Amino acid sequence: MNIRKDVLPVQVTDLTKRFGSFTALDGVSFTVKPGETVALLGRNGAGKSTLIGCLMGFLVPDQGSVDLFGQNVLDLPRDLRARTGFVPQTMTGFGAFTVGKLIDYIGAFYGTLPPIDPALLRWADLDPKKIVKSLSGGQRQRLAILLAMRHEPDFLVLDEPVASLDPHARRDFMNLLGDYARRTGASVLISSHILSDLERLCSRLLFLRQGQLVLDVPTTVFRATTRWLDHATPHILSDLPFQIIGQRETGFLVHGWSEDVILPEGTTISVPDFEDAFLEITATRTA
Ligand SMILES: Nc1ncnc2c1ncn2[C@@H]1O[C@H](COP(=O)(O)OP(=O)(O)OP(=O)(O)O)[C@@H](O)[C@H]1O
Repeated sequence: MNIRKDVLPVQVTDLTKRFGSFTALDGVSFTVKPGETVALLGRNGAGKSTLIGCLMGFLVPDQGSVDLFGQNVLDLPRDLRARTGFVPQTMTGFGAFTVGKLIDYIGAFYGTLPPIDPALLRWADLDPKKIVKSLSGGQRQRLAILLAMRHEPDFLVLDEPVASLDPHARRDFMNLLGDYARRTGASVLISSHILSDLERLCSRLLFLRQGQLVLDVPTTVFRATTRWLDHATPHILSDLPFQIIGQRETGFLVHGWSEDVILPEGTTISVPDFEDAFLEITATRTA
């Protein structure tokens, strides 16, 4: 299948999803370009899995739309759907299959496939004769990843894929994922609470807070322009031409900082730790 490279793999427009009277996603818009690795960040309940459900077409939006490869995900033709891959938070079902039989069974849906990437097989380290229901949580997670990646999708979505992996498997997987994206030019969207992994792997960061996309930024720009600005009288910093994304008693966490902007005398500038920045950006404040 030839995917037109000038078509955006993902275009999300004004996406809103409600469960009863509760709004889980509120007017979310963003795009993913070919080859981008995008981190989906947010606290528990921020709406990450709901967004992923809408991206994959499992959930129907109340408003707005999701286009994959230029077509609405809810009417995605089979050949385009086959260019996507999805790793769920937990893999359920298929308990009676052996690992080998399940890999063949799922693979058959994609027609004739080349042999599985040896690096992926080595990393998954699964015994093909084992029964799926006898796998440990981490082994099951590796199987879910193998099944989602074996057909080399152009758009791979991973919903907290490393939660049950040990640190070795996790580190190796993040390297494998980076290699995969570079080798194939695929786009990847991944949610995880392991912030250091995301900061290392991803070229773009999406921060969700209470269903709203509060920041969408390339990782390099985030690193270069996110700063703590502190001052003995902090309120004099609030009119600066930067986006305020957090605050503390002595000052503000800002995005869009540039050394070209002259700051009030006595301002201290410091680089935030990624976890501190995450905590600020995703904090729920009552006004
Ligand atoms: N089917 C549903 N019915 C009602 N509420 C739901 C449903 N699915 C999700 N929600 C609510 O929507 C909000 C967002 O849930 P979601 O699972 O998307 O969060 P998340 O960011 O993935 O969280 P976590 O980090 O804990 O996985 C939560 O408040 C959740 O309770």
